[in-house]
Amino acid sequence: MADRATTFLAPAPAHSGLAPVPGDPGLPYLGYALQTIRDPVGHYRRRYDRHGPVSWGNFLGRPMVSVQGPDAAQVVLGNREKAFASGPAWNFFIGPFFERGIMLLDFEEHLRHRRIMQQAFTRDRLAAYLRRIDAGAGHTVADWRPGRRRMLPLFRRLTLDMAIDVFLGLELDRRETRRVERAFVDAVRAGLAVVRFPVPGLRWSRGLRARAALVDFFAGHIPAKRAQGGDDLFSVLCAARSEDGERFTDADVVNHMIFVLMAAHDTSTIALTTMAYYLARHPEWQERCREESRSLGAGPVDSAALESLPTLDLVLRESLRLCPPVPLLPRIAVRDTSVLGHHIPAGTLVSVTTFSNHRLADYWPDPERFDPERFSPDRRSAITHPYAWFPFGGGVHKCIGLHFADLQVKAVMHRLLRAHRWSVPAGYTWDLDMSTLPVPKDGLPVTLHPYG
Ligand code: HEM
Repeated sequence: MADRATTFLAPAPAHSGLAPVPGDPGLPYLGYALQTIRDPVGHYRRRYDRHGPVSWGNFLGRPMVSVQGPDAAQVVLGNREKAFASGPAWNFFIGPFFERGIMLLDFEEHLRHRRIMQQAFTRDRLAAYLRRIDAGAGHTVADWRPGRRRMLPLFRRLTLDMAIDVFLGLELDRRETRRVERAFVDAVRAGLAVVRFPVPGLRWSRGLRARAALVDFFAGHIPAKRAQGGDDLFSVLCAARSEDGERFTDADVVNHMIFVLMAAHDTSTIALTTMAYYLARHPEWQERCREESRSLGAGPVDSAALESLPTLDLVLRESLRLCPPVPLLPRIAVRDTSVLGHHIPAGTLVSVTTFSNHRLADYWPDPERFDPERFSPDRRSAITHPYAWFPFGGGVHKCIGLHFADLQVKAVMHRLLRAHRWSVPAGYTWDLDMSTLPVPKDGLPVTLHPYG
């Protein structure tokens, strides 16, 4: 496409010393949505080269400023001046489907809810969740049939089954499990629908139906959860109290459960699929990881045991660098503000793009290369900026489940490495569908060979 003329988002206030944000609107209505979906890395790299770290383009009918590079990411996510809100921005993408999830709350209210929710992610709680995860992963992974298998749906089912066990603590039959799974997929997919109003049969309207089904599902189980207690996340959220004694209402519990399940399910699935992809393409790394898992033995794992798998840790970090499961973190400026000397008017949608940040050559030598050693103790010191690598975000909305995710992904991978070898044909590279969160279009077909 021919270069469009540079235009400016809005004039900077006189005598402010600020510059206007450069860019151009792109196509009518769509703006740069298609480029963002088809080739986010290429698209944002071209924009960075042309306009620098702060630029604008339209996105599904409204202007969106994209900030790139760790300094700009730190200004927006660190949000020291409380100039950016998460709720109204995420609301644009997923609001009707994940209403009042914690990421959609801001400032004082967010802090209040986060303090209560934090009770579900203490060290002791995580240890209890890990025991359940490890037991489930061990059986499921060992039962995967050898031969040609698509890893994305296998991981998706596994993480959903785990979520139902660890988060819900409910015995669901197969049909109900699949119904919940379908509702989640529909709700998540609706977020990036191009047609953003309900037309029967299209994504938006399926998303709304899915939300209603999930509300009924969770609300129906609350009385029993409040009465019985338990160590699953659902029971913990029903019982949790902040230090000041505050607790969640029934509506809060429903909203947070729907949101947390979504936040946990797809992101961990993508992290696992990405690791499986790179380990299939780099069998020498797969072998290194397997050696450590073999040394650890077949017994149950706790967090200390998982810490004794340093190679797996390097592979996880590098996988999250190359394919961060949440590729774009949106915010709305709640008042006039600035990013790296650029004027951002109140009401502007601003997005921090993890995908392109993680591949900036200024911060990552040979950025396209799978090189887990860049995170090794010897070389880690070269990663100097706290926002050079931020797959879990930053600031007050930083992922509350990051330790959970770390334990879950490593426990599953440890079991998989002990049960199977897997491979892809020479020269295979995946093609990512970026229309919601990044997933391989073909589901990542591999050949599983039983091991041991
Ligand atoms: C590899 C897996 C994961 C990745 C890469 C990931 C990534 C992220 C990111 C980037 C954010 C911040 C979004 C923003 O600032 O706009 C976030 C927030 C969040 N994540 Fe995760 N996440 C993962 C797993 C999980 C898991 C397993 C859970 C729950 C058990 C979880 C629960 C949440 C919640 C509740 C928030 C919102 C926090 C808040 O707004 O205060 N995530 N996650």
